[in-house]
Amino acid sequence: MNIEVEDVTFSIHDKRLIDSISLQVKMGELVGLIGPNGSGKSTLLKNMYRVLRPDSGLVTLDGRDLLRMKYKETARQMAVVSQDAPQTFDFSVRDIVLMGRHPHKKLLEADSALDHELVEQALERVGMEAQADQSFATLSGGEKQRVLIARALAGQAKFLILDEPTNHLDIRYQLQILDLVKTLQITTLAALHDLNLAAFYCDRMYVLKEGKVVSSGITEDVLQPDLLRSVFGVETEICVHPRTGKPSITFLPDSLRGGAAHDINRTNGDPMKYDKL
Ligand SMILES: Nc1ncnc2c1ncn2[C@@H]1O[C@H](COP(=O)(O)OP(=O)(O)OP(=O)(O)O)[C@@H](O)[C@H]1O
Repeated sequence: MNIEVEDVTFSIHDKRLIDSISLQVKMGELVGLIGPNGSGKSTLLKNMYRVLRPDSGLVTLDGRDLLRMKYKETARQMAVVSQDAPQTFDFSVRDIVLMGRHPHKKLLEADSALDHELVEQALERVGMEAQADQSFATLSGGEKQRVLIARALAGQAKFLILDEPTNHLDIRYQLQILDLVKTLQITTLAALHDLNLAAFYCDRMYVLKEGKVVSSGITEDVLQPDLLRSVFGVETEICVHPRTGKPSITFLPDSLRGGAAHDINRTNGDPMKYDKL
């Protein structure tokens, strides 16, 4: 599944929240959407998953105009996991995952053996099979997110939208969720706040500021101190981490901008050298 956003613009009450944004996610990629609070990440994603309708521009899934698709068809093609797990009545984990099959069914059609098989497989893939009968409401935040990803898997969605899926989760769950998404190799667009996590997991990224894309490309090229200064207003040191081979960002508080920051600069970004200074 390839998804393409072409020149999408969206306003509310004459305030332009999304300004001529174009982006592309190719099959199997995990693409990050980063930007400060209020830069338009969620609004853009909502324009993609049809909670909002663009004023102009086009969103296509494998070349097909999303706005011309039936909602049910859209729900078969894409799944959304957002930062806020839904408040549900007393559904079991299995019931929630089974909901992922609804777009594939006619009204009042009974659940089939295939539906149940896909649900059990999805629960296994996210490691939640042991909690299948537990009430969804009683799960931890990380477990809820894993169940929502299982729901997307059971629905056999080809495109996954993650809207800050790891917010409020402790670091272990953050890693677990993104590891899971990465190993699934579903085409994914993810709005992420943690730049080090984005640096590690994303193949490419788009940077938003005031509703516009101000930079895009492969993660290593995009994450540069100048860009982070102009977009987020922070000073950073960035080096390639010797274990991960990915950019590792250190944020420098104002108090360090003069002295220690200067020392780190002398390492030429090599953290191993920093130990020896
Ligand atoms: N219904 C609305 N009416 C007016 N303004 C809105 C509405 N929805 C969003 N906005 C504004 O649009 C801008 C972009 O919001 P959005 O939630 O897309 O940002 P974001 O990048 O996802 O932010 P965050 O990182 O804080 O989640 C914000 O300034 C927000 O106040």
